[in-house]
Amino acid sequence: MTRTTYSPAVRLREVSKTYGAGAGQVTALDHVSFDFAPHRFTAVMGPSGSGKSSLLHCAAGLDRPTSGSVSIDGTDLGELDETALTKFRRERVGFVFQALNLLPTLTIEQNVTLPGDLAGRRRKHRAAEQLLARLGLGDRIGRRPDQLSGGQQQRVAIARALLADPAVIFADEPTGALDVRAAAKVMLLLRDSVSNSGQTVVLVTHDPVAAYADEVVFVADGTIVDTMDRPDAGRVAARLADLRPRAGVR
Ligand SMILES: Nc1ncnc2c1ncn2[C@@H]1O[C@H](COP(=O)(O)OP(=O)(O)OP(=O)(O)O)[C@@H](O)[C@H]1O
Repeated sequence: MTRTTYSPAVRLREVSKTYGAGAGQVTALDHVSFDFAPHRFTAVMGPSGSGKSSLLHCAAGLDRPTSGSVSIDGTDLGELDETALTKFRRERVGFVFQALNLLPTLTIEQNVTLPGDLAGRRRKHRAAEQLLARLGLGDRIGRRPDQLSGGQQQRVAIARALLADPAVIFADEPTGALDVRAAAKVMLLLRDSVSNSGQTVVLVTHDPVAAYADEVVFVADGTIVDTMDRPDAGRVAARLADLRPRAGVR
């Protein structure tokens, strides 16, 4: 698949998101404009309640912004009706979330190939087998998700996302439920998909993932307040400490 290097993988323009109405209204995103570069691993970090998940959900087309525009790989999501948006997400966007959404009654291989089957693509079973083997799950393909550890299940979710060769993979706290070693394997896999396969990854996390990301985007009070290229753990921790919400602000 040809990917241009000069246009952003995901473009947000003046994106705002409010929940509720009247006195109870919450502004989760406040006129956010940002370009997520292709073939890069971008981590989105910030204090609890700062708007990270809202940003990810709007950027991924899982939720509509209240105002502003989002485009992925040049397609303006605002121009798509719900059916077209669902099809677009299925074909062009990968998801790796903390809640795995693996189907318990299907085998590992069936879970990985299901999105392609739903999208009517030629069945990619050989490719799925090769990918699962590369991810260290070659001997598990006939098993069901509950026969795998949490870290292995998360690697299955990554395999499922990678198999579709999406324009971008969005990950929301994918390592939140894993121990340190399993989490490191998952992060390495995502890193590897960017470095070796040219994937684009946008990841929301609280974990100290600086070592894996090309760039960290810092969110506070519904806006992007800073970015850091080639981040290191110390600088990321210091920046996050600065951003902790002040008592009574939110
Ligand atoms: N469905 C909703 N209805 C009302 N308010 C919401 C809803 N979802 C999020 N919010 C509010 O919007 C703000 C941003 O929430 P969001 O979940 O995007 O933050 P976050 O940075 O991802 O937080 P965390 O790190 O705790 O998951 C918060 O004040 C939150 O309470």
